[in-house]
Amino acid sequence: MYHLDNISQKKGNTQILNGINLKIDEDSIFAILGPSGSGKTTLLNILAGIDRPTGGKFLNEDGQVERGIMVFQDYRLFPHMTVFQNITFGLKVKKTKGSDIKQRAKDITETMGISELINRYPDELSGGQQQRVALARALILNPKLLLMDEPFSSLDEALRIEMLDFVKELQRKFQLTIIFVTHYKTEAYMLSNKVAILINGQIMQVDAPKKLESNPQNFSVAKFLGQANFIEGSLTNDDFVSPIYSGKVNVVTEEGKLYLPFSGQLQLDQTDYPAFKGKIVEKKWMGSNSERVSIEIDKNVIYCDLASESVDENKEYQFYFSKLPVVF
Ligand SMILES: Nc1ncnc2c1ncn2[C@@H]1O[C@H](COP(=O)(O)OP(=O)(O)OP(=O)(O)O)[C@@H](O)[C@H]1O
Repeated sequence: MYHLDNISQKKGNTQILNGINLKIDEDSIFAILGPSGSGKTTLLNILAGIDRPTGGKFLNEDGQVERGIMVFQDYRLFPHMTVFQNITFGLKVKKTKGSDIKQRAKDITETMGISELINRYPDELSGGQQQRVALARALILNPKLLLMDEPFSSLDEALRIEMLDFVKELQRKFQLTIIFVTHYKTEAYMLSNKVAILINGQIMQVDAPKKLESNPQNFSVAKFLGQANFIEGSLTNDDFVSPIYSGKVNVVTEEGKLYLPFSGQLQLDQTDYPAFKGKIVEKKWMGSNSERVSIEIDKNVIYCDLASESVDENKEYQFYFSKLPVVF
């Protein structure tokens, strides 16, 4: 088990990381998911020993300070070196015997499927090939802990999925611990059954993907995961009043209108949870079996996910919540 023990980072007046505590199982993939600017790279730089935190420690099971080997988002291959020279650079620095270097380079290039590229220079490689070389350069050092900073974000969707499968295979083959940082939730969900959400330099929630989707712990997690829904309403004596919910709650204001954020999903089939009648004003297909809909109800609008693709705009329906909606 690796321990991130209260890690903080401050640069100038900016508090970038705020007391990060995490426990990471060995021989597994742990995903850290967060929006751009949330502090993901700052955290990995600390875990790699590239940067020193202003507070806290990164420790291994024995309580010793730990550091991992980094695979960067922009590959960072040496442009004037061939693939072979790039991959073996770290071993040369360690003064490994020439015959060992050759054997290990042969093994790792075969594993990575890049044997035929060893005499090429980085600018003669595609992005996917460059990232394989960058991974080979890290793996040849036999790391126990690999840190991957959005390594596939510049690859196309199909290649990204192929590479994620490959990372899983490598993890099993080398029994690695991998900390994988990304802003794509599908990447995090594909790789790991434990995902930490990092927002504004703080860990907001650590859970299995399904739990994150069904029970985002607060509004910022729900919003980042695209799970935040809104009901339009008004304030009467400090109480938020809307056609389907009223009470003392935290509201958000946008363009002069008041909204109550909540998590939940609607469906057309009857449930035991709250129901209401409304007219679909607009729908947007989200690429799965649901639509993002705006529904007009008593002149107020509710924005929510609907688990159905068979609705028409400007028509009235009876909507049911799939589970009890959670207001934040
Ligand atoms: N040296 C620095 N001085 C001041 N602020 C910094 C410094 N380095 C980073 N930051 C700020 O810290 C925040 C986190 O940056 P970081 O690069 O860690 O985020 P990230 O989650 O990796 O983002 P991205 O996904 O866009 O790479 C940003 O707001 C950034 O502007």
